[in-house]
Amino acid sequence: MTHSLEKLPVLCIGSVLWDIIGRSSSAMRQGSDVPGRITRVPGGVAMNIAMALARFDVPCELLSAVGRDAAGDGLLAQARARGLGVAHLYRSEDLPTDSYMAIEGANGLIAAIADAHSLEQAGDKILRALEHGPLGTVQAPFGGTIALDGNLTLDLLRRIAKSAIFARADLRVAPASPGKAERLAPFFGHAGTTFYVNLEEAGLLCHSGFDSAQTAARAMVERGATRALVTDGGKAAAFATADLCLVQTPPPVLVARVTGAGDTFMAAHIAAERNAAAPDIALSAALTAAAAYVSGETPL
Ligand SMILES: Nc1ncnc2c1ncn2[C@@H]1O[C@H](COP(=O)(O)OP(=O)(O)OP(=O)(O)O)[C@@H](O)[C@H]1O
Ligand SMILES: O=c1[nH]cc([C@@H]2O[C@H](CO)[C@@H](O)[C@H]2O)c(=O)[nH]1
Repeated sequence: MTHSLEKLPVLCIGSVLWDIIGRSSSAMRQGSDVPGRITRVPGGVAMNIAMALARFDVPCELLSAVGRDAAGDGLLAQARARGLGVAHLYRSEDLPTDSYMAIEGANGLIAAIADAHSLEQAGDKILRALEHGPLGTVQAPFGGTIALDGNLTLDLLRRIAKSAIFARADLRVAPASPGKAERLAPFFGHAGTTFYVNLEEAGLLCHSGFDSAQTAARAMVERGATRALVTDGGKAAAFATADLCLVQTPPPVLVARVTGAGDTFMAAHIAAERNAAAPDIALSAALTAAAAYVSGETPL
């Protein structure tokens, strides 16, 4: 690699897809058929993290699978417009671009379906630039920061946790949904990994239930996390390592939106640490940025 460490882009590995979201101001239940709005926006956890990193002026490269179809071309255009690197995306001839569909009523998320089959089928093809260059090789693995999401299959995540091509990386992992949280278990015991989870996901990963982020972050470390950040909406969040546990509360704000809060928190924390912020400063920067995001202050 010719880059110096601070110049390396953050690699965002995982889902890059279209989110199709139906929203209604009515309270909804199974079988509801109500007026509302339907939007199509770029999504997938890796894409969300990359878009949030770009808002903090952190350069990133997407590693994912995107079809050679109109949906894929559209996603690439959206990524390029935000300055995200797409040169190493795997464009499949035969797999369609993935998508996610959610229904949100006045009473919150009613249901969602994530169709990430193409990413799952592409498997380790999405990692070619990390194995055969130019981002890294087995002999000279990538030494920068990697944000990895839990949309990859458990088998591939297990292989990544043991792989030489990830051995020098500063690995930041985030679950894709509570249903996929346990896919991140292979990173317990992995020295280079930082977990970013909410309270529910920490409970799923630790096979327990927690009533505070502090207890959850300590339990994540007990379970084998080298570093764990646990958020809990408007309540206190925690950062724990083997010899440290910091607890801070986000500034109170009026909540205008919540989806994307976790990705904003993670991106702001990565950006702060990239600027060599101390642990307490990085945590407070992340909490403040995510609170501003949920209050609607941050443009999308
Ligand atoms: N009600 C709130 N008031 C202030 N800050 C909030 C609130 N909700 C979320 N935040 C900010 O966002 C961070 C992450 O929130 P949360 O724990 O809800 O993440 P998440 O469940 O991963 O979010 P999502 O899945 O919706 O993106 C919090 O630590 C906080 O900084
Ligand atoms: O299984 C998944 N569920 C949800 C997401 C993404 O998370 C966001 C919603 O929380 C949304 O952008 C969706 O694509 C995903 O990538 N995989």
